[in-house]
Amino acid sequence: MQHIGIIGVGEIGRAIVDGLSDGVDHPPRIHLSPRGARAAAELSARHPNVRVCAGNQEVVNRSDLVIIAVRRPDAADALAGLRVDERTVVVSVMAGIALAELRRILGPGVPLARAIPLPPVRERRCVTVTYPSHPAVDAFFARLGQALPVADEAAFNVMSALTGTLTTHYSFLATLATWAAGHGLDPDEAERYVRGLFGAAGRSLADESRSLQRLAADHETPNGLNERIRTTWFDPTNAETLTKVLDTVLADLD
Ligand SMILES: NC(=O)C1=CN([C@@H]2O[C@H](COP(=O)(O)OP(=O)(O)OC[C@H]3O[C@@H](n4cnc5c(N)ncnc54)[C@H](OP(=O)(O)O)[C@@H]3O)[C@@H](O)[C@H]2O)C=CC1
Repeated sequence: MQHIGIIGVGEIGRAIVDGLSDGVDHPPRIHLSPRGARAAAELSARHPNVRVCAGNQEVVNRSDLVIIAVRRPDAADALAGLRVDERTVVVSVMAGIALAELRRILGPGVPLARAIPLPPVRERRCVTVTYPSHPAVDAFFARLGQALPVADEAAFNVMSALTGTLTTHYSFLATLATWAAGHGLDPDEAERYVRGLFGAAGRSLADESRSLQRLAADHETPNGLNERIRTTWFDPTNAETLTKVLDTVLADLD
């Protein structure tokens, strides 16, 4: 796969370009759509393997694999009228647009897949969920970390809903740092400590011999600080609110 197209050069499109190019000996040729002109120009100036096309059709014409990374409301406008032949694989990273809908827009016969890349693609450390499994698509995301093909679109949507919890996690950490600063800690020091604390907790997730429930139990002393905060704040009502909003998000994705 030597020619990669990207339609939608925003946050995730840029991360993919950097992941494919930064410090890579033989990066693929990358063809960018012209919208988001400033970002596209910056990428093509920084990476010799990247060029900006005159339009979305040119991106398709020049590419073996095309990533569609526009926002959901822009999808129809970005894809309408595009002619894609069956030698080009189209990968949508757009949340909430089903394969059937993409097929309706692009027409039958186009090899299609969906994927959920996240910003760590930039460091080639992302586990990217894909569906349906396609050798070229899975090999592509393996270059950016690891591909995780799932069995059906329902499973894909569940994974997609899970990714919607990430900013809640960061906001939780920001609230902890703000609280600490409110009690007199230097704000930078408070943030550094929270980052270190949860960075280490994140690394312990790599140990798959312990379940998530086990990890929680292992970090808790009976009647200790952790148990007190968990049972007071993350109580059954809070947990139920979280699972309910996940259900609502999933219903919108299905
Ligand atoms: N951000 C993330 O971490 C992730 C995002 N996604 C999905 O990727 C998609 C893009 O998200 P994100 O990168 O955050 O969004 P951004 O808003 O950062 O980028 C979207 C880009 O699409 C461009 N665009 C809009 N219309 C067209 C068009 N007709 N043709 C070509 N380009 C167009 C915009 O250009 P302009 O600025 O000119 O409007 C903009 O550069 C979404 O569907 C999202 O669900 C998936 C996984 C992770």
